[in-house]
Amino acid sequence: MRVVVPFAAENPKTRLSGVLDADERAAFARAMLADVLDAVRNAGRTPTVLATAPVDVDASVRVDDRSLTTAVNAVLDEDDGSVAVVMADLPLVTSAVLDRLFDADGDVVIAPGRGAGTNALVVRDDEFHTDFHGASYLDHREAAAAVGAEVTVVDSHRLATDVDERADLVEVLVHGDGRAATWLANNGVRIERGNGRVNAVRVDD
Ligand SMILES: Nc1nc2c(ncn2[C@@H]2O[C@H](COP(=O)(O)OP(=O)(O)OP(=O)(O)O)[C@@H](O)[C@H]2O)c(=O)[nH]1
Ligand SMILES: C[C@H](OP(=O)(O)O)C(=O)O
Repeated sequence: MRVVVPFAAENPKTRLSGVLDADERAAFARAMLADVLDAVRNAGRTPTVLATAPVDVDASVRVDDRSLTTAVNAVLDEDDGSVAVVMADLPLVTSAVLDRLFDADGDVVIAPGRGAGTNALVVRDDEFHTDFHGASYLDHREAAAAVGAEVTVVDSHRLATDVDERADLVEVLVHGDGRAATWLANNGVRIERGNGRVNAVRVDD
């Protein structure tokens, strides 16, 4: 099975601008990517990074500067077998949860993200195409139905946790033990408990 890891190499994670500056977002995105690549390898697969620009990483890199949807669909179109797509902003993923994803039956296997997104997919149907952003989980279910593809959903906290916003950093600090969690700790991001809420704050906030 081909495993591709899409990665926005330039100006990533803009929704974290309120807590990390541009250089920090780039470094944190790279740490999350490294965690994902480690998990894919530990699941016995060889990942390919599908990046918007060249990136110096310990994996093969395919550069495609088109939109995420167009770039992923190009990979699907040139592969007759099954293709897995695992996003690069899933720092809680483990080989065990990826095994569940890769081994699940179904023409299209979807791991939803919070907020109706799609964090990972396995595609075994030649006619199915992706449509990321917005309510992509719902859109992907509809796209599968339209081509008669059977859908399996993988229900997993670790796969559902994509890191987009400050609140998502809490999940990394609480549940993560990889490079992304270490990067946050080393850069003064920690959890703060107060008023019955848990927030991610910078030490210098
Ligand atoms: N190849 C490729 N990957 C992308 C593209 N846009 C986003 N990604 C990756 O797809 C995944 C989900 O994207 P987003 O959550 O929107 O990540 P992002 O673009 O870094 O974050 P924001 O700037 O906050 O939207 C992450 O792994 C990104 O690195 C793109 O245009 N091409
Ligand atoms: C890739 C995209 O991620 P988001 O921008 O919603 O985090 C999606 O889930 O379709």
